[in-house]
Amino acid sequence: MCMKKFKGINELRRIMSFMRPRMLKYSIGVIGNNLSAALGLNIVMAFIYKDMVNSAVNRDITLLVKSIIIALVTLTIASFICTSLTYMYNKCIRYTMTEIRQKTFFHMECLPINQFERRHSGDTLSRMTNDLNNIEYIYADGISGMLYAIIVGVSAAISMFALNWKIALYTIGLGIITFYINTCFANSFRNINDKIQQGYGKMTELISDLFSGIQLIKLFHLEDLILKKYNKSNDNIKDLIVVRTRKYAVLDSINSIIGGLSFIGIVIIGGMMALKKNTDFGTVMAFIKLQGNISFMFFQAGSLITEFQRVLAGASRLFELLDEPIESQIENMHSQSIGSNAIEMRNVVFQYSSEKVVLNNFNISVPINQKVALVGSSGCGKSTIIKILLGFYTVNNGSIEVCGKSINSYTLPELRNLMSYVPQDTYLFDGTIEENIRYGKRNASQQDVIEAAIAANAHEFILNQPEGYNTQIGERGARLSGGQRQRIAIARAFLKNAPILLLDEATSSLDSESENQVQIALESLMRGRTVIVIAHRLSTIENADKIYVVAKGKIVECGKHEELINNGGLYKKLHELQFKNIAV
Ligand SMILES: Nc1ncnc2c1ncn2[C@@H]1O[C@H](COP(=O)(O)OP(=O)(O)OP(=O)(O)O)[C@@H](O)[C@H]1O
Repeated sequence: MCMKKFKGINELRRIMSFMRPRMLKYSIGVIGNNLSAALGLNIVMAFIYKDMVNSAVNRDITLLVKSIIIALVTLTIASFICTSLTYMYNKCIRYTMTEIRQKTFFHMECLPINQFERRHSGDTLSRMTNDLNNIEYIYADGISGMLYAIIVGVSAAISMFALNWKIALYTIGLGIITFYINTCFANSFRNINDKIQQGYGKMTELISDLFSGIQLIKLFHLEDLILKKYNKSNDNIKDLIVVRTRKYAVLDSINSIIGGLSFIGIVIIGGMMALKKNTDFGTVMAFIKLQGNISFMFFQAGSLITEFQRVLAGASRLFELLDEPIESQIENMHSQSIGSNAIEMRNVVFQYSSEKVVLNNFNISVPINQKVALVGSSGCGKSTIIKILLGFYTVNNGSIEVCGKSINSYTLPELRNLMSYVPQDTYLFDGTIEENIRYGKRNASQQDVIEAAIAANAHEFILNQPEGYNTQIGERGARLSGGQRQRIAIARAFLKNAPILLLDEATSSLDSESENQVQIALESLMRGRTVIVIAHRLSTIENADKIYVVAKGKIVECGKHEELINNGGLYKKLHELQFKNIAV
């Protein structure tokens, strides 16, 4: 049987669960509105129709006036009720959709970093916009349309049985066939809609790549290649929609043929009855109207099920996001201190996925207020250490202490409050310079913001901007130079004033003037704090209290700059390599 494996029932249940807080109002609105529309504007009208035809046939003016008055009163009352109740349930829909958006956004904020790395931002964007917005269809047209069809159809069927049960059986029989055929198509529509929604997700990925990589596209003349990918994705959606349209066309023709058969049958049966004087002409007209309503119910219910499948395909993609587990931290029962260092990592083992161990029995100690540098070749695991300390990932084995306590004994906000992180590629939000600095401490006074900017060597360039601290910096701070963005990030860290500073040096991408400005700001930020710096230029860490050299996820050397040079190991090699590159 086609109905036995109706896909999407769980998604439908879940969509309705969002409406729970205002279910009563929504139900009254939808049911009341459809009852008055279906009964007032349809069924009563069928009977009035009958009286009007009979009054014309029998030249009965009193019956005509009576039916006109009833029609006017019914129409006025039903329209008034419908408008008020439509407003009522639409308000419920607005509030519920707003809540779903809030919930989704908040959930995304709470997801661990690796979930963001797993999926393309374009695809996520498509789920959070297209797929989410489509849910509104269920609340508005879907449920309401289905209810309207059922009320109109059932009340028409009852009225028809009251008038003539044989005609009623004939019409309902054909209606059931229509409904059955429509539901047979439902799962195949769902499968195709799943593919179309995935296709839209892929297309949004390509659009998002166009924005993020436009410079690269132009630089390497990738226009053709990217366009080809876009066209492929676009064509794929077109092909799927053509297939869906073809199926719709087949279904529509079947529906129309059955609708036609139903109508012709009524005309023949009703006409013969009228000729044999078994019924009056008005009743035959009422039959025709009621038959339309019954056919409408089965047709509408069937086509709504296929339309539901389009929306539910998107909803299931949204629910996939909402079902991803949020960032969590397992409370460590043995959080007793094992040292007085600001940071201590012991025998840490970590891997992103099952294939490759990134940190393998990794050990470092960072005493309070000391500056420790991590060096090593690309991909050896330096940034991973920072991500672990920030609580973005949990380790597979070993222990980590921060300020004398196990990392697991902190909540994530507590842990992150202890640290400022200045990454290589600073992210700035669209907004003003002041807003961007203030993210370091949201309740900071304007004076605090200015002082942080002065300390970060940024005050002067900020004052030279068209609107000073109120200057809009554009998406990702596009209207600022790399060095300026970096100094705003440093000002943010000053304002946060955390005792531990994690620094991923970004000096390599800056010119010497900018590098100098940023270096001055960083030196000042590092003063009086515990610092872990990932050094890309070894010249900047010659004065570090300790340098750890990382290779293959392990510490292979450690000491001060001179000691490591004298040891003649990996550090010396890296140093010579860099020196040679600069000399060239
Ligand atoms: N999100 C991730 N998922 C899976 N593997 C990752 C992820 N991030 C990094 N890696 C892998 O982990 C290893 C260490 O990467 P990491 O970014 O820590 O290196 P790094 O020393 O900071 O390199 P670089 O100096 O080039 O920035 C690399 O082999 C990298 O491919």
